[in-house]
Amino acid sequence: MNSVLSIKNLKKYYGKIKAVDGITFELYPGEVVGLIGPNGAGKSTTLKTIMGLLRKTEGEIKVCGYDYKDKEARKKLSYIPEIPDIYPMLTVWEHMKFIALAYNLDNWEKEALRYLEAYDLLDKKDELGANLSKGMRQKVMVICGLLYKPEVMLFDEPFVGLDPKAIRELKDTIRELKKEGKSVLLSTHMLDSVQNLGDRVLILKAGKLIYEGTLEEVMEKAGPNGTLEDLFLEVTK
Ligand SMILES: Nc1ncnc2c1ncn2[C@@H]1O[C@H](COP(=O)(O)OP(=O)(O)OP(=O)(O)O)[C@@H](O)[C@H]1O
Repeated sequence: MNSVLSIKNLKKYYGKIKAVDGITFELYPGEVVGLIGPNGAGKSTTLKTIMGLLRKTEGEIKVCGYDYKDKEARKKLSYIPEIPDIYPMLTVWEHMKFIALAYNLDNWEKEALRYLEAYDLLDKKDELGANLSKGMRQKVMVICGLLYKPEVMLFDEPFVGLDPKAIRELKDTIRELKKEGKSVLLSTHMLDSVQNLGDRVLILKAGKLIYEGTLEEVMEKAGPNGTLEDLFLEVTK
């Protein structure tokens, strides 16, 4: 099976700081992969570099076989940042319209309404971005990221700041994406969510990939009654 995301020897240095220091991994269709690691391990930098928001120092990034800077690659990727960054002077609905225009979407309205309802945002449809709470902004970003049906979704700490119902909704959304054969790279400190949703785990520390394994391998390594948290603490100590 061809990978939808292929990262080879990726490096991102900020001056002397080796935030990402030569990591290699692939993501396959229908996979949910947890990208975990201690604070400062390089998770956000990895995601931002894949998105082209930061210039890589070295390495190769391919999305569905295209170089990550190619227009085709951009259509197949979406990224939900840790800090939601939406347009203050556009309404929630205008954000969706903007995405529909940018990605040439037809008949997107019904789906947008379905997501707004699922994420309890229907009553904020005509509210300006500036007037939304942090969690609401995050939900708008999630919906915008879903609307154009990318092959790979990159989530940076998606559960922080969401209310319990929205967390449940987002977990269901990730499961739906997986069923549709889409792939998710999930960077989070919430290890139980990776244990519940993930197929595979990548553990980063100081810019290096120090562990890679399927959830089954993780559970085997963690031993009886062991958890991903146990393995994480063991390999990162
Ligand atoms: N803009 C920047 N300039 C210089 N150094 C940076 C910058 N952004 C991040 N770093 C450094 O790069 C390293 C990786 O940071 P990054 O934010 O990618 O880690 P992270 O794994 O996402 O951490 P956290 O779990 O705390 O969010 C850290 O040493 C951090 O101090």
